[in-house]
Amino acid sequence: MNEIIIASHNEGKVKEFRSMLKQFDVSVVSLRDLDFHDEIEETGSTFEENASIKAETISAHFHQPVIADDSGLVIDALDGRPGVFSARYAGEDKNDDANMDKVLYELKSVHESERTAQFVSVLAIAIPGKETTIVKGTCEGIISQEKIGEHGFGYDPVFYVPSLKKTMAQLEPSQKNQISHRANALKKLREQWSEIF
Ligand SMILES: O=c1nc[nH]c2c1ncn2[C@H]1C[C@H](O)[C@@H](COP(=O)(O)OP(=O)(O)OP(=O)(O)O)O1
Ligand SMILES: [Mg+2]
Repeated sequence: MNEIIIASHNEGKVKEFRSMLKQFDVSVVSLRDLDFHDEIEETGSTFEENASIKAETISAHFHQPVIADDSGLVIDALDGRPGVFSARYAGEDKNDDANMDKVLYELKSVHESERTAQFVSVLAIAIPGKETTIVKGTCEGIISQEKIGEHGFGYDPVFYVPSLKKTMAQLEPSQKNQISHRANALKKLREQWSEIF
């Protein structure tokens, strides 16, 4: 196997995959590279279902191995929201700033000790003629009181990582790629890599 498609329209994600998959000795192609602009409907109720839908749709279309990531922010004080709805939490137009504002507003009277959260990344690997493989990675954090930092994407500016005393958006990309939910999912994938391909 020498080429894998990343079934994502999110440039932030694709960039992280490109960087982290260097260790896997495989070339990475994105949906943008392939001129595939259709939205894939994420109709599942779990990260696992949505990751499988994305991976299998693209694998069936291009007849090639595919990795898809379905990910999001799970906040304890909000009973797990935004969860699978993270990308569209504040509306259909997928606006990171509006999504973060909504989360900060909903937590405005919640004390720091109760602002615990997890980033979750579920990867589905679909290969024509094989069963889809699923791996999951998480990263623990605390929702900050305001947006801080310029790096990364999505909810990174409001996700404070206690062990590093920084928000995810204050980390250099290389640092994020060592500790993130997506990095942790890829570590699990690495352990199974030779059995999958
Ligand atoms: O490392 C991350 N740092 C910050 N935010 C993150 C991260 N990882 C996921 N997230 C947020 C972004 C989006 O609000 C949602 C993912 O939604 P999700 O449907 O998986 O991705 P998406 O629609 O942006 O792109 P696509 O489905 O084409 O891969 O969680
Ligand atoms: Mg999506």
